[in-house]
Amino acid sequence: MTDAPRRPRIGVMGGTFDPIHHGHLVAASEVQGWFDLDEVVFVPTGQPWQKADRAVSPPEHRYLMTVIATAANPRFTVSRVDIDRGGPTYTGDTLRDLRRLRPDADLYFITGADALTDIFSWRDADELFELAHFVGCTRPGAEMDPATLARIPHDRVTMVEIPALAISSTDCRERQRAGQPVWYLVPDGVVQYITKHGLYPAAPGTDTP
Ligand SMILES: Nc1ncnc2c1ncn2[C@@H]1O[C@H](COP(=O)(O)OP(=O)(O)OP(=O)(O)O)[C@@H](O)[C@H]1O
Ligand SMILES: O=C(O)c1ccc[n+]([C@@H]2O[C@H](COP(=O)([O-])O)[C@@H](O)[C@H]2O)c1
Repeated sequence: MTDAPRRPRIGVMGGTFDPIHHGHLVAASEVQGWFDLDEVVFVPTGQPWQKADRAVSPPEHRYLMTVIATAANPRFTVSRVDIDRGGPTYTGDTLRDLRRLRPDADLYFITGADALTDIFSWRDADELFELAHFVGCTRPGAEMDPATLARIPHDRVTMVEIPALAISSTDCRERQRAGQPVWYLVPDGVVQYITKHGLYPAAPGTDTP
């Protein structure tokens, strides 16, 4: 008797990716290895409704930077589901769309511990754990709140430690605006894309070195 083939395992890395940086890529790569994932799909948000208080770059720029950053890894792909759906982005919709596209696969939603700490502020949060297994990446300075962790069904969440990468998109944008280098914080092609399209310009009247 032969064993049934194992179901494909797909990692889902949702993010605003404004811009995508090496913290995102290392987290996805570590989780891919940890869970022996067949693929990790990066899903740039359409409208990140919890970031409505700040200016977010147009989705096409964030999508193209994500494509550039992931192009060299044969296990990394990029999905437009959240951008093409339009309207505010809810992870329930993301996971339902991906399940429709890949009904044969088990989904692993990859998120930073800081984002996971806020998960009960997400729409229909309790339903999300039926749609995917959640992987919380501990990130420097962002410990997972134990009370929130206790509310998540214990067999639907795994915490993993990621090599210390204190990189954030906020810091990359601020560095670019201040004329400081973002080389090596984001992939080279993303640095070139940011320069080519003039993303994150200095505020008028700001002195840059
Ligand atoms: N350095 C990092 N290591 C591990 N996970 C990260 C890191 N940076 C972001 N993440 C996670 O990646 C996902 C997408 O993050 P997002 O695109 O909002 O980047 P960000 O750096 O947190 O952005 P911002 O600083 O603009 O809020 C979230 O789940 C977030 O917690
Ligand atoms: O479903 C929600 O209500 C929800 C609220 C906030 C964030 N998320 C998801 O969390 C992921 C990281 O989001 P962000 O805003 O930190 O880039 C991304 O996939 C978002 O769609 C989802």
